[in-house]
Amino acid sequence: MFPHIINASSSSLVAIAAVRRACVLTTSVFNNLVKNETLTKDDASPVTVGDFSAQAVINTILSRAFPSDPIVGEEDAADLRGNAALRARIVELANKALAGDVQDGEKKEWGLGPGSEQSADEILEVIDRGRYEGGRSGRMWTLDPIDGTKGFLRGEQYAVCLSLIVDAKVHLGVIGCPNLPSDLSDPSSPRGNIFVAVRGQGAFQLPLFLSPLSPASTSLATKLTIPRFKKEELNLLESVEKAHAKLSFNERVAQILGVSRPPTRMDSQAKYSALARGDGGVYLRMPTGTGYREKIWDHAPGSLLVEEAGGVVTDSRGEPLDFGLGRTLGENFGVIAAGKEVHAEVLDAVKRALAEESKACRL
Ligand SMILES: Nc1ncnc2c1ncn2[C@@H]1O[C@H](COP(=O)(O)OS(=O)(=O)O)[C@@H](OP(=O)(O)O)[C@H]1O
Ligand SMILES: [Mg+2]
Ligand SMILES: [Mg+2]
Ligand SMILES: [Mg+2]
Repeated sequence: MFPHIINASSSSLVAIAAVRRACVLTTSVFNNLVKNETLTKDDASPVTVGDFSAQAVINTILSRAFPSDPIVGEEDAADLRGNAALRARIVELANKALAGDVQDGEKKEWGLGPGSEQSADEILEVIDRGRYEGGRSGRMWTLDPIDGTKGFLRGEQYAVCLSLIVDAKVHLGVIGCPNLPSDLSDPSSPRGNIFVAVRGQGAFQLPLFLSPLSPASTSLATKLTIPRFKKEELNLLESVEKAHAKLSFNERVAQILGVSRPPTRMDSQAKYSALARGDGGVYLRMPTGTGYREKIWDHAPGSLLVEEAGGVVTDSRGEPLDFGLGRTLGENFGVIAAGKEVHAEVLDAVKRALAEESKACRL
């Protein structure tokens, strides 16, 4: 069932290969991460050698496979130009990942295999291929090389996230979740899944560390459909970081909806993946009031995954997410993702909770 999708679109084969290579890299970085391999960016958020080298690997593959496609990537190489030790480590990690043997489902022409190592300048340049400003027309990729960097550093959930956007619509979404257990209620269940959605062709979960074309992978591939939830089965999927989403607001929404199960807190777009395969039923992310604008790479692949699994994704006013406004989602305010039967009810509850809040402010 799944190879049909891979063959139908060469972009999906390239994207899956790129995300898998990056996930092997980030897993190994986590196991060997030492002090001084993490920086704090101007916005006070962390970035590690894993984020930079994963962006180098994915951008290399995309640039070789689709030389004229622009990329909107989270990271840029500015901080590395003045830090020789960090730069050397990133070059070493990226080259090790690129030079690994070419596997089934990959091509040497994508800059892979022994002898594919690049110079330090080439690695910095390829990281900076991610500086595209975005826009409403044509093809572009979004890349979040490690989404949920804080989760990554804690050894919890994070995701390697890639999407292809054409004329502001997400056409392909690939999310690698190295630490996501196959059964959320059983933390000892096998970890490592990759989620793939192609517009109009469905959403799928595959084992991350097997070639997507191998019979073993094909036999384990599952098509994802969000089930119809009864009220007592729902629970909210939400951020771990209090600075990223207004968790007290979620509590009130859960109360209005009559949801009694405690929320599931998880870093990164693993929340969209979990929702798409039937966990939780609702992902709610409300702004904290700092004026932060959501980034397109934090939502593009996840939103397509949920829609292709039969769900609905809007902002908190019921508007579609607009991926054509540049690197951010612009005026979109919050995110509600849920199965189609539940979404309208959650939107009503959000509107009610917002009205209560503004009434309380006026008093
Ligand atoms: N203030 C604020 N508000 C909303 N979102 C923010 C904010 N600051 C950062 N970010 C982005 O949140 C991304 C992490 O995803 P999550 O919030 O879903 O996961 S977490 O549980 O909070 O870690 C995180 O992605 P990564 O930087 O890739 O980790 C950020 O892009
Ligand atoms: Mg970040
Ligand atoms: Mg992110
Ligand atoms: Mg990131």
